[in-house]
Amino acid sequence: MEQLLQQHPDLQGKVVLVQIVNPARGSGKDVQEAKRETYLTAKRINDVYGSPEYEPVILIDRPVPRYEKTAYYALAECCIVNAVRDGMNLVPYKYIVCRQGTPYMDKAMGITSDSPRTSMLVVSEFVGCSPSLSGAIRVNPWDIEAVADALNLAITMRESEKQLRHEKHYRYVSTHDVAYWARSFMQDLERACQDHYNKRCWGIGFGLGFRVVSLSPSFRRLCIEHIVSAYKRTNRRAIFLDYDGTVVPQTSIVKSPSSEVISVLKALCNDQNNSVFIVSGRGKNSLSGWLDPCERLGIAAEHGYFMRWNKTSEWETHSVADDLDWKSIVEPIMRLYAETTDGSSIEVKESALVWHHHDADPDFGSCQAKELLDHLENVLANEPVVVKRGQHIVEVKPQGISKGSVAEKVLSNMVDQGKPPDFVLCIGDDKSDEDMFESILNTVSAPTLPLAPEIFACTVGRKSSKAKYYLDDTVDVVKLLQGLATASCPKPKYIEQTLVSFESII
Ligand SMILES: O=P(O)(O)OC[C@H]1O[C@H](O[C@H]2O[C@H](CO)[C@@H](O)[C@H](O)[C@H]2O)[C@H](O)[C@@H](O)[C@@H]1O
Repeated sequence: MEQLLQQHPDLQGKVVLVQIVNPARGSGKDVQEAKRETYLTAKRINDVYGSPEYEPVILIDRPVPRYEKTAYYALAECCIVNAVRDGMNLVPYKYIVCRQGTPYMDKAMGITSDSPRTSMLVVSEFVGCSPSLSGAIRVNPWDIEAVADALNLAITMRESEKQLRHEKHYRYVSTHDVAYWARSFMQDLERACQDHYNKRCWGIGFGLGFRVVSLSPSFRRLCIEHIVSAYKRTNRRAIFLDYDGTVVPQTSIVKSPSSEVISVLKALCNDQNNSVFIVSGRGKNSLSGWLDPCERLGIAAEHGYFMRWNKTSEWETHSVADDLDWKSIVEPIMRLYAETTDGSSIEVKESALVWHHHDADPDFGSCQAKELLDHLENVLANEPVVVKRGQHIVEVKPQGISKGSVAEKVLSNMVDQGKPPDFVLCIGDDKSDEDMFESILNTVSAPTLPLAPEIFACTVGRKSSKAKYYLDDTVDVVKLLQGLATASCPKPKYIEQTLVSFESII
């Protein structure tokens, strides 16, 4: 009010704020302090802007009966609810209803039933009801200049617009009554519980990371015997493996693959019936260095921005992503979050930028990651990019580049070569791997395939996923791959015997 009278001196003598001080629910020191400050502020405003005939702020600090409040609401040209923190707050709704009036109230106010109605609302954006009132003027209560401008606008707006706003308000309030709220609450509850009895619930994680996930009963562990038998029945196989969290543990400090992983990949690649690909978000140099011994292995780096079919073939670069100008928008924003989040850092890839918070405080890191994701999505709405969360990362990469497109490319290449896949295995732990699952699941229904292949989409860790199968960790993944490699190239009998006798000697 002080700001309003200061910014708009023409309103002095014309506008009065009736501040109804509802009795506080508590009686602590802070309540007394707030009361004292309210009185002092009101006095200050009245001393500066008032006169013997004009009191700009009227404080009503006593229990006010409903009929009296109704009278105030019915008379007020504008209602301001400007809490910095609140629940739903029904005052704006009550004000609208009172401004609509009743025949009895009209009579008391000396107006006819066809008199136009208005209701002007200035509401804080932090009040629960504010999004529902499309005719209200929404403000940030901390921005007092904007609040003063909003009040001025509310008072000085053309009558016809005030009426239109009231119509909107009243239509909403009269159609969204208590019965409506109860009905929609019940509907939401029913919808949320719909599949409840068809799903199994699992408690996953510890401490603050604990969560309950409900999974469909068809989601099951990928059993080695089951997949090995399908593997043996087939001879045009596509195998897609994610890197971090799939063949190398997320928690491992050493990021290069173990000798076990290298040898199982080599064995799988050596089977002429297999097309094996590592599909990763990592850069091409690290991947090609680490996987150097696997000559026949295909690698898709940076989610498929780079791809090579085997060690001797050239890297192919995805053509979709020529425009990388967005990097200059993203980098300063990520730098801001890196500076304010201790332990976080930025990774610059050829096609993407990644903000890492693996080494930051876990809770603060994930809160910052959520905020950064939101921030980037807003700023980049018109750019040809996608913003994604991964394991302790927020990544911005070009649209059209995804692990799904890698799977699509490999599978259609097999079809073009007259070797349509009859077995597809895809394992990954991350959100970016969900694109691969989706893409290979779509191939089942593709008309280009003469016969539907055996599909094994498998996520690492029990969580909600498009994959039908799960394995618990990278140890299980390697065991499963070893099972397949053995089926490709069974060990000669005498080696097995030697091994048994050697082990028994130990
Ligand atoms: O597709 P993936 O093989 O799963 O790779 C995804 C990301 O891997 C890398 O990040 C991961 O390792 C980091 C440590 O080296 C760790 O800090 C982070 O939390 C992990 O997500 C890589 O740096 C990213 O560019 C990849 O997108």
